[in-house]
Amino acid sequence: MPRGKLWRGFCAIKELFKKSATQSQPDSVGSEQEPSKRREDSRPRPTRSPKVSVKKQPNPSPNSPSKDLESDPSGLLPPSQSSAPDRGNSGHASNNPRPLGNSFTDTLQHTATIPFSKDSAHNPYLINTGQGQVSQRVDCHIIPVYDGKEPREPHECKVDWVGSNYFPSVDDTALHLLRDSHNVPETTQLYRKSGRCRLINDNTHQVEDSRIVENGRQWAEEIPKMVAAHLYQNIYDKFHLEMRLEYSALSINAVKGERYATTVQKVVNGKLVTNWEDDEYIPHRDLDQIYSEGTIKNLIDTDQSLDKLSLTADERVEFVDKINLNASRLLAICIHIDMPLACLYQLVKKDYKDEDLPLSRKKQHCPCTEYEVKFKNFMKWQAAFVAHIFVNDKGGPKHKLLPDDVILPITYDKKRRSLGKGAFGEVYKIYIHSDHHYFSSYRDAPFALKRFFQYSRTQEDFGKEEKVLSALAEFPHDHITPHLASWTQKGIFYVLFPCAEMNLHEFLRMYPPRDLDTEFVKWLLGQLRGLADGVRHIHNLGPSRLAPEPQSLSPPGLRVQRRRSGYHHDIKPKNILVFAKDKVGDGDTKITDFIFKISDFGAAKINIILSKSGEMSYRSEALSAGDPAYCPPDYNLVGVTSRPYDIWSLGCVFLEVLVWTFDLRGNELVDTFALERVQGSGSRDVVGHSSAFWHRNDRNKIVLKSTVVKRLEQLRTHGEKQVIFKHVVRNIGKMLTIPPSERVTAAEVYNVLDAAYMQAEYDVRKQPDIYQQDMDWYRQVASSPTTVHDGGSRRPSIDQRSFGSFHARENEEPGFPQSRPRSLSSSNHRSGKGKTSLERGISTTNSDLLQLSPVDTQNLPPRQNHSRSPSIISVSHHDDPHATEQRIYDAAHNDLQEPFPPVGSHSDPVGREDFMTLPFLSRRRTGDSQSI
Ligand SMILES: Nc1ncnc2c1ncn2[C@@H]1O[C@H](COP(=O)(O)OP(=O)(O)OP(=O)(O)O)[C@@H](O)[C@H]1O
Repeated sequence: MPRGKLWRGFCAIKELFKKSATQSQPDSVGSEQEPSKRREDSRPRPTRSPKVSVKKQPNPSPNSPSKDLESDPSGLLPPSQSSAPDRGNSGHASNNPRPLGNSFTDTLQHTATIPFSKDSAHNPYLINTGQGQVSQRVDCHIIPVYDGKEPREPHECKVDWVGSNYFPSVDDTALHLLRDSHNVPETTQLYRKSGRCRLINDNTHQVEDSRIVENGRQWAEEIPKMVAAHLYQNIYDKFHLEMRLEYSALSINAVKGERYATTVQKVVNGKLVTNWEDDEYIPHRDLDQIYSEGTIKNLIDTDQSLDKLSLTADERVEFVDKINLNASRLLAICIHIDMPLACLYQLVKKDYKDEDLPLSRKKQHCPCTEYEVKFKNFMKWQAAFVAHIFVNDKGGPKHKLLPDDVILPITYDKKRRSLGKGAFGEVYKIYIHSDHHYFSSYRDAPFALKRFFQYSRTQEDFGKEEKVLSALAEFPHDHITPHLASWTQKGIFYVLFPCAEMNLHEFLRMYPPRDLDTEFVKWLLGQLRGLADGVRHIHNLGPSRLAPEPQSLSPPGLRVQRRRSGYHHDIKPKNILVFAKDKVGDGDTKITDFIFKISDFGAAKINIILSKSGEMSYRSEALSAGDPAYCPPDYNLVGVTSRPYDIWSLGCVFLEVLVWTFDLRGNELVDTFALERVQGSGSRDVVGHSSAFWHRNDRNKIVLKSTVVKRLEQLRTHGEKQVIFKHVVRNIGKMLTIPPSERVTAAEVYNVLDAAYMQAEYDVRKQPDIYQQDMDWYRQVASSPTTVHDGGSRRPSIDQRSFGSFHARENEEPGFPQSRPRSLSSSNHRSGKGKTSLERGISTTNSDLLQLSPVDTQNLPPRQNHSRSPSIISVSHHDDPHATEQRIYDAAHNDLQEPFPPVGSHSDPVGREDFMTLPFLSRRRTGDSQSI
């Protein structure tokens, strides 16, 4: 869902919310519990002010030192009660209904009568949208965590999701629950280490959203967004929020006869953590907690060296204030190394602050000669107090050059340190201390860290990958692995990613395929569609050929045009990572909980090609070093390679996924398909291409290997009774077109899969087990735009061509694993009457046969010239942010030949709305096949 739309929708609610009449403030958290729950919960209720009003927030527990977090200097907290937006005055729907439209508020109006929560009928806390009501009180489960221990059952209550800041109440409740369940004495200070809010759909039991919510400001910002997003998408589904708050304990108890500074030192030592390089550091939240205002004052008051300075009372107060404000880290280091605070006083006087840490070793910083020896210790320990904090840079991660002595709060995963090695580096499973990153609401989640090898070309290799990742970070995509950070330290390059469960290569070997039930079919098509969209996204990065960059960007005097083309060039199962969706509970992850994401942009390029005007081609200059098995014959055919390269590789991946889906692998332990490709290589094969999907046959022609054609045929047989799969298989055939210029584009692949997905949604709605049964009915409701354009003059798809040619010439290899149709009653047998387009394609006309022939390297067909129909394309310009998102209409000004249609648009003049309404049935009646 577009974020803008969502936000506009949410703003609409707020706007309406403001207009409604006022109503009383809700009681404290849990006040609206159902009676049964109230009875069950016999634990003592947390002591809190009886009315939690927005104006006067309840005081968090006296021991909760989170005042700083609660304060809202940004002013983002909702206004106080007096200025709070008006609420619905009556809690009843308005008698003044407006006609339904498309807006978010209309959607809400539409659902006004739907019980939003069990008690909404009697709920006075309803947001009056003008036409209907939505409850502002939602169910919330509070899970307080202490020492890594969670309660067996969450505490259930109700919270206000819009208009008032409930965070202090939630925090207060969690703290009281903790003290009760863990018997934490009142003298022990509990403080919040992290907070996470998940929105869980009660109907689907899926986690819809998960965000960091650990203070009032984040509550006010994030909770309304989460709830509004849910309402916008699933207004009929009940949901609840789950607040997980993690706490730690701290007590600085003065010991008789011990210096206060020594007591504080001991507390700090107890919190020290060791990182991956055996360096010790103190997590920054612990440090903040220890060095509270009280501790700072006590330390200064009890330091004897300051007495010698004969400070006035005002000077002392000023010193304490400065330390509180911006020098608590400097104080902490001094206390840790037993440095007299008189030295710190001089440092602060010279305007040293925490932000200057770590102090450079090149400069002499010590302000007093008598402390120079001790100051060496200061320099040694300073890094432990300012371990690196990973933050989310605005506009995507920015590469950082970290000084050698900066401590990274990283630890290796004990079980599986290395996730694998690539050509450029090794990938490790690591953890970042939860106080030191904001990358995920799961603070303890693992990450994958790629450490580049050190050799002469490292900088170049890293720079290339980093550049592509940065370009992608500006435009994130659900099916592309994002990078979270990158840095260089001690001459080594690092890139940080979220950690996947495995890669697709491992997944296909580890998981047996499932029956083609509703959930699985939709998941499978969703993943294939997502990957196609990911490739389309990469290909879209950079101005299209139709959009020459402004002339001013070219070097003056040079008739040069700069263009970009994005490509990946190393798509293969090992470079598609499999991530697990966030789930409720600890059960096993189901296949359908996995998400496929493209990764490894080592060979990719958001390429700027400089060429003489008019000399542009759709290709880059040289062959990338992709995996030979998934490499197309392009370079051998035309000596160059570009975006069609990715389509071929993706076609190979899709074929492997479908071979797995229909269990055509033969033997699960050995990759039979890969083995057959090696065995089926022609004598003229280029070394290293033996497991590729193509080869040069005895007549020196580049063709698909017969095992590939055989698999496509087997899949086609399966697809006969499960029509959407027929389309998917045909699509793969088109992706494996030998001449690159005739290969389908990523947009076209996406369209076919999108239509297949829509069709599947329709099919399973009509008959949930449709793909496990022989189909006794079929009505096609969705098809990609290209089908429409086919009309009567469509040319045969590549599967027809390759099947035709291979049937005629290369059907000689025996020993393919027997296909096992799923739940199909020997569907492979068909009479001539029920022939498919594929079969008809085999005995086709002469002109078709011309295209059916495998490609003759010496006699390549001319490149296809696509029509230049009007199209809207988006241009991304990463060197010049001002030019980003420039929209260019029409190709009218473009004098260049367009070898393939602009990505994301169709050369087909028929729009998407039209194709949905076209009479497919009548075409079926005429017996016309529906090749895509
Ligand atoms: N984010 C990640 N989570 C989990 N595993 C990963 C992640 N990124 C990479 N890996 C694994 O680490 C291994 C090495 O990855 P890398 O991208 O460096 O090289 P590669 O793709 O195997 O080889 P090459 O870069 O030479 O093509 C791969 O097996 C990959 O599955």
